[in-house]
Amino acid sequence: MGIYEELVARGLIAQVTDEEKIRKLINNGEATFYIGFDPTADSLHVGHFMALCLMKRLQMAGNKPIALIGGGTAMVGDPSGRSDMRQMMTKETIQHNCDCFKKQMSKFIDFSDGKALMVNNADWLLDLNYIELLRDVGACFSVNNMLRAECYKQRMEKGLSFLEFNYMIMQSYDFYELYRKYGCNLQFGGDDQWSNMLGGRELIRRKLGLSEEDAKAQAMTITLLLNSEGKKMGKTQSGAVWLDPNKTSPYDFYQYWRNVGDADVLKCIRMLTFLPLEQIDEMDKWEGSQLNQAKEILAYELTKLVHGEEEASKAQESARALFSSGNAEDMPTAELEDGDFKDGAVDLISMLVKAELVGTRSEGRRAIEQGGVTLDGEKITDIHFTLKKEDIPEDGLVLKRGKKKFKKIIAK
Ligand SMILES: N[C@@H](Cc1ccc(O)cc1)C(=O)O
Repeated sequence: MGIYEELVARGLIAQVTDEEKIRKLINNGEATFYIGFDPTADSLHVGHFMALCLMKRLQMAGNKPIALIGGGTAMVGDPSGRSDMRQMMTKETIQHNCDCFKKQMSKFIDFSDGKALMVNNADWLLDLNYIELLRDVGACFSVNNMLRAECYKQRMEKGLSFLEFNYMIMQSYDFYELYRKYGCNLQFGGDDQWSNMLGGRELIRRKLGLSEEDAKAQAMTITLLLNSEGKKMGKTQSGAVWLDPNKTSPYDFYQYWRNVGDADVLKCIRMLTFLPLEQIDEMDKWEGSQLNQAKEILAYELTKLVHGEEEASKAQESARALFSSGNAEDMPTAELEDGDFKDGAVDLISMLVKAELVGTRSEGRRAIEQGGVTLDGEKITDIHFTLKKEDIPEDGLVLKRGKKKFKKIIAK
C-alpha cells in the first residue's frame, strides 16, 4: 500500500485536483509540498495538528515538506468559510504569533539538514509593489470566477471587504513563488482552502502558459474532523484545544480525547494517530467497554505525540485515578438544592464552597484564577462561570480542585 492509499484508508483526503498524478507524486516520494498556517493565535490547535501529522506522514514517505507561516497573509486575513470579518491584528501580535508557531512546529517536524523547509510569506508578500503585482498576476484572475468561489459563499450577503477579497491572490502568489523557488508541486490544507489552492494552481498554469491537462501544480484537501453530530472537533465550551501546555494542560488535552463519543473514537484513531491500519481494523470490532479502552488509546497516543511520553503517562494515571474513584460507590458527592440556583443557574464559586473543596468564597476565587479548578476534566479559569441546572447530567459532574480533591456534583 502506498502513502496515497493509506491516506484514503484513513479517511484523510477530501478533494484532489488530479488523483492519478497526485498518487504517483506522493507514492514515489516526488512531491515537494507545502501547507500554510496563518499565525492567528499564539498557539497551534488541533486543526493544525492534523495538518502537521499529514506533513509527517508524507515526509516519512520520502516527500519534501515546506511549512509556510503566513506572516504576510495574516496582515490580510482569510475570509474562507467565515461569516464575518476577522479583527485586524497588529504587526507586533503577528510577529509574536509567528515566533510561537515556529517553536511548536519544530517539535513535530524534523527541519534539520534540509529535510523540511520553513518559510514565512512576509519575506516576499510585504515587498510587493501594487502596480507591478496587478500587471504581473492581477491579469491572470477573473473576478467573475472569484466571486463564484465556494469560500466566499457565506460572505456574498453579509459583505466582503476589498482587503479580504485579495486574500486569494496572496495565497495563490505563495504557491507560484514556492513553485519557482523550490519546485513545489503540491499544496494541501483544510477543505475550506480549496478555492485558494485552485487559485494558485491556475496562476502557475497561466504563468507557464500550459494547458489545463499539463498543469504542474496539484492541490489536495484534508477532511474536516467532525463528530457524529456534524460538529467540528477540537473545540470545548471554553474554546479551542491548544497544543501549548500553558493554554491546554496535557491532562486537559488527554481528557478531551478520553471523552470523545463512542461513535467518534475509531474515526479519530484512524485519522489522527500513527497506529498501523491493521491494528485499527481490529479495533473496529470492539464494542461496549472495549470502546473505553479505545478512547484511552486515542488519548494516550495523541498526548504522547503532542506532549511526549512522560506527560502522556502522567495524564493517563491521573485520569484513571479520578475515574476509578468516580466509579466507586464511595465517590464523595455534593448535592445542590433549589436554593443554590439563582435564575436556574449556579456559579462555580458557590459549587466549590458547597462541595467543601474550599473554605471561603475568596479561596474559591483564587483557586479558579490559579487554574486549579476543573469540571469534568475541563479547566475553568473564569470566576464568573455559571452552570444551568439542566446542564447537570443525572449522574452528576466531577468538580475537582487541584490534583487530589474532588466531588461529584449532583442536582436534586
Ligand atoms: N489560508 C490558510 C493559511 C495559508 C496562508 C498562506 C498560504 O500560502 C497557504 C495557506 C488558512 O487560513 O488556513
